[in-house]
Amino acid sequence: MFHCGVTETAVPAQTDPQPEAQPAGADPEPAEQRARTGLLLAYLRPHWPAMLLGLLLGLVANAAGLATPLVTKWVLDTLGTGGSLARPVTVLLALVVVGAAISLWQWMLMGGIAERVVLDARAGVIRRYFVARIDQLTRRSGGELVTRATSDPGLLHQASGSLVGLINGAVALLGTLVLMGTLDVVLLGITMIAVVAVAVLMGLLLPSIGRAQEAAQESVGRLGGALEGSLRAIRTVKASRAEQRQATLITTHAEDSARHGIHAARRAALVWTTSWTGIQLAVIVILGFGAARAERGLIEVSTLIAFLLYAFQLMGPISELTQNMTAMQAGIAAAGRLREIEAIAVEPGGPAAGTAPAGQAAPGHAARAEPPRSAAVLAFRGVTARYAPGVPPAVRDIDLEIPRVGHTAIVGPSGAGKTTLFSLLLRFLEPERGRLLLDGRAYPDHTPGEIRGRLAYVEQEAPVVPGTIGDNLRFTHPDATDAELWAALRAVDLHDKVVALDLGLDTPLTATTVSGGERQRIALARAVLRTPDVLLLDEATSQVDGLTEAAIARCVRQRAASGAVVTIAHRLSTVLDADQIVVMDRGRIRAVGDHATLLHGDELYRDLVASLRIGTSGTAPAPEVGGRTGSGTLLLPLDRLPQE
Ligand SMILES: Nc1ncnc2c1ncn2[C@@H]1O[C@H](COP(=O)(O)OP(=O)(O)OP(=O)(O)O)[C@@H](O)[C@H]1O
Repeated sequence: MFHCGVTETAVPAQTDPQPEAQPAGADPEPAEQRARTGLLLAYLRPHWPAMLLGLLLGLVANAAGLATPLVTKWVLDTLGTGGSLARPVTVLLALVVVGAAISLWQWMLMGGIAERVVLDARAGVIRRYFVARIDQLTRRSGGELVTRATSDPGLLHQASGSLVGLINGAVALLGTLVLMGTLDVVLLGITMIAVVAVAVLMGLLLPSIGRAQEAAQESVGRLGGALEGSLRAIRTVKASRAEQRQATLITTHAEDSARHGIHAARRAALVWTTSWTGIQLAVIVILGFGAARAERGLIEVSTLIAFLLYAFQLMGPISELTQNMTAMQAGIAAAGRLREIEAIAVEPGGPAAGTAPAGQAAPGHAARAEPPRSAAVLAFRGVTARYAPGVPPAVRDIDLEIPRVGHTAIVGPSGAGKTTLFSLLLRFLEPERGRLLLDGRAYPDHTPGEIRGRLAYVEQEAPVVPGTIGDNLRFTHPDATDAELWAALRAVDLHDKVVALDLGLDTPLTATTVSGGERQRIALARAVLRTPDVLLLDEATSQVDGLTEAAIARCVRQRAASGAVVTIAHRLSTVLDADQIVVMDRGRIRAVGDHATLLHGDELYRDLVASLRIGTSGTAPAPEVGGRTGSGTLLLPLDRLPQE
């Protein structure tokens, strides 16, 4: 990467990679299908008692519905016999009222279960993201991860009631057929032909509806990824006059989703219409045959009426079965996508690893013994690390000690491995060989939360978190007082600016409302709010204003007087301030020393400084060898220099 003084976000390419995703529309393996169904059931498991109650209520409501035609027959049979109609009519009314009340209860109960299942799934995904290993998250696009937390769990809503619905539907269908059989076996035979035809049709078409829904959902995930990336890089998009191109490109994902959605809708319409028509035709045939049988005295007219009522009712359980099978397919597809998130590896030390509050040991870990003042606070011992199996190591054989007090600056060309050293220190990346030490104890003996509690980190792009200035400053230490916040703002020269704001610390902050320099200073204020043992500062490669640069330099100097500061230095002023300079090249430490020693002893370092002189001639005073610039400021990042 060639830094040109402007930090921008990469614009996403046409398609984001879909790691581990099933090709759209492909049939999952039976084992995978079982695993997905198992996961869907796992989401339902905590709600078994309520679901059993829902099932029971559904069965009672079904029984009321099934009894209705028989009681209607009772009413008809009583006609002309001189018997009282009061009892059968009362029973009929009672069945309707009780059936309706029970259905209402069941509906509310199942609705509540559905919402809780969605909530559990969503909360599970969100929690997983925050304990996941960084490399596992960064290989997916942000938008796709957001879709998996927002949209996919929504598909479990219908699916959550599908199991109960399927059992209810099956019992109702069976009950209806049995009762029809008790009324007239011949008419039942005609009904069965229609029912079997509808079942075959559903068996053929329903799976493809599920697959189309899954493919549509995957397209929505890709759309989310591409849209999020493009909006993040909106300045680059506009500056490149690529608005139309990006809009067209992202719309293809929406079109993809719509195409699969339309396919699913057409199939569903076909299933529904054909089933409905099949049953209607069966009713007409039953009416014709039944009337002939009644005319010949083979069945009573009341029996025919009751049978026809059952035939009309048949569509109820059939549509219940269809709907619930479709919902279950969608739920199983969603469970498959959620399963990929469940499979994301978490950080070492278990799910709670990253959650210990800053500065506190995670539960189960002994409080740290006070280390001797002379020992290095952090150390690398023969560390080699790579980002993925098979790719070349990003850093090799790193041996380095970070003194407990003082400023260590890391310099080197782009891609030399500077950021990787920070990733290792923060335990975003695990070494493949060698080990890191904190206070002389190996990293694996600490949880990531414990380690991060000792470090304060200022990212190069210094992103603001959603919320106010106060929220941003309190992000690491939520219990910090207002007085502490103001002191931190004073340390980075932002105090007067925030005081002048109408809402002060409560001023809402978004990435667009603050300049890059202010963002850096807010991030630095957050980092120095409570004195960290080690301040890790990835200096902005972009030009920052003189005030920001001076404020950062002063802060670094103050911290380095009593604690450890490690900077990834992109400015000569920062390097000149350092007590120890580490020169990195192609993943290795090439030299370590102070400015004067390196200037005389290391060719690459000398080249960097020499190039800086050329690059800044006429714009700033050149640094004196072994000394400091007059202003302490050279605005060109070291990465811009020609490499060896
Ligand atoms: N997430 C990643 N996945 C795979 N490879 C990576 C990843 N991040 C960095 N690398 C590779 O590791 C090597 C070191 O990268 P690193 O970001 O540490 O360099 P750097 O010195 O900080 O560069 P820069 O100053 O440009 O940020 C480079 O070859 C880079 O391509």
